[in-house]
Amino acid sequence: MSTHLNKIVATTRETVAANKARVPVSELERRAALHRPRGWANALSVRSACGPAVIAELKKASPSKGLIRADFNVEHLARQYETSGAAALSVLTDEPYFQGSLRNLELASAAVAIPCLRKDFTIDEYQIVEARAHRGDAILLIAAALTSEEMHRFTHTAHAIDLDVLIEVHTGEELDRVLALDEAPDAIGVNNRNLKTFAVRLETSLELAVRIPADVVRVAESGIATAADMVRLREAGFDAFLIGESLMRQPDPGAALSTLLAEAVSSIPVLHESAQ
Ligand SMILES: O=P(O)(O)OC[C@@H](O)[C@@H](O)c1c[nH]c2ccccc12
Repeated sequence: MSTHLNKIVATTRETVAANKARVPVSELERRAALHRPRGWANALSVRSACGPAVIAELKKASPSKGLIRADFNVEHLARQYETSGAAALSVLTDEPYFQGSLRNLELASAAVAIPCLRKDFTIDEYQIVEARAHRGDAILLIAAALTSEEMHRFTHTAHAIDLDVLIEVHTGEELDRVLALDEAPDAIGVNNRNLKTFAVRLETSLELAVRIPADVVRVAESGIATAADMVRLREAGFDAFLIGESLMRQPDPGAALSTLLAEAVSSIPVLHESAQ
């Protein structure tokens, strides 16, 4: 079956092979030793106890939408998101499809105190050390692209070097596989965008929410644009919201995030009370 996801994964294998030939693991380890990861999942659970925890994503382009934002100063955007109340960042590092880079991850992460997720298609341990070397605090694993054995092995590798793990699911069957893992991820995300077809349905998150245990950070991903979306997802049980495109398209993404957070706080009764 040829799907968008299969195509991206095939390209990623080539990129990883090229990077491995260029930069030895020992060099990555040397760079990784220069800084300590900040707890990504912990930052989200701390924030979600007193307000909506937004993971703001630096996303210049995507395979489904093409160029999303031309004006893309990574450090400036990262700082704006931090000052506007993002609990954490997500930085795309895939170059061919998302116009991201490891350099973007490094620049964004160095510019802020909030922790950063390396957003990419992890299919090899090498990428996990690479994430750590470029100041990532967490990695993404996509259940649809990995076997259970790979999810387990990659989660273990990441934890061994102090990185948090977000595993992304899109169906109940994928969620079953994640819940059966011996080593649990720190966060489970439900992607509303089907990576095989690119169709977006907020209901995907709403349907799967009840099945995610409360001891992991529950993240709703993709297609979130309004405070009303966040309220619905929060009521369904989500702790955190991963938002890319709807903020990236605004002339001032930081100001747009501030407005969104203010609206969400005033419309989620329990948050409203704790914010008083
Ligand atoms: O731009 P959106 O619709 O707000 O979505 C953000 C994020 O969820 C999305 O970029 C994403 C979720 N999972 C992924 C996996 C790979 C690449 C990208 C993604």
